[in-house]
Amino acid sequence: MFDEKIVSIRNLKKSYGPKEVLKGVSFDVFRGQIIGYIGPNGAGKSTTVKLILGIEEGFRGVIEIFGKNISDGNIQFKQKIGYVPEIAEVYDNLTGHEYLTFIGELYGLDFELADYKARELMELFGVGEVYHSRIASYSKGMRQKLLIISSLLHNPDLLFFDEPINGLDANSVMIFKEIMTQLAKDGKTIFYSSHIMDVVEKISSRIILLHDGKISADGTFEELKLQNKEGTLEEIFNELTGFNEHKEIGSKFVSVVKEV
Ligand SMILES: Nc1ncnc2c1ncn2[C@@H]1O[C@H](COP(=O)(O)OP(=O)(O)OP(=O)(O)O)[C@@H](O)[C@H]1O
Repeated sequence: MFDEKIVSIRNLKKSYGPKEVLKGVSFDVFRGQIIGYIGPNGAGKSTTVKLILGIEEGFRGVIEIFGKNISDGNIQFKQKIGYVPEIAEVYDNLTGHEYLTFIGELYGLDFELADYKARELMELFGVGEVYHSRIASYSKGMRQKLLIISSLLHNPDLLFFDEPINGLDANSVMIFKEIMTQLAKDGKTIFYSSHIMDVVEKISSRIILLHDGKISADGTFEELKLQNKEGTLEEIFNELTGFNEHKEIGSKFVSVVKEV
């Protein structure tokens, strides 16, 4: 494990109108860590990531990336970041080749290198045959693979993945998990936001649980297991978020569905 601090957040607060979404979030992330960033819907996970990336503005507290305060106006740090958003806008009328070489060039790669890397990575991810097809014709999983590749073309040091395996088949998920492990071993730092608890449990070197705008757990899966009486991450999640009404809500839901 490396001891270089890659992301440092101090007392981060963010409100939308009267609603305080982040109520003072602090953590340090070190090089080579895979952070499973989890929490209930609307907890503020994407908001945290967007603030770190500078996509969203207007916060209180301090965010430092690669040791530099992001509020100092220098956006150089963005060149070393890769991002797969939960919902992404891609240019549907472009082919995979056109889109990826465009993204690669935006990140400063030569066209030839971007084209070579994009083609190789598409091949390796099992979608080489659609490299020259329009993105509009891609299946959900193919689009997701395109997004993952576009986030990695420039060999970034810090990655933010928001539900990256949405739509990927089981074999592709295995490849993706292996890619994450290898990247972390190479010293890349990964922020991984997902609701698929068994993958988060297996892949993360550290899990941060955000609940009600604050961090309610931070540690390795083993540490979280020791601190809580439950066994799987899904159960720990339910316990820490104080949720045990799934049976009751499920029954009520179905009884309303049956009302005709
Ligand atoms: N642009 C915005 N304007 C107003 N409210 C917003 C905006 N963006 C996010 N919010 C609110 O902030 C809260 C946190 O949203 P966020 O998308 O960060 O949650 P999340 O933890 O990523 O949720 P999910 O697991 O559902 O993706 C929600 O209540 C959401 O409605």
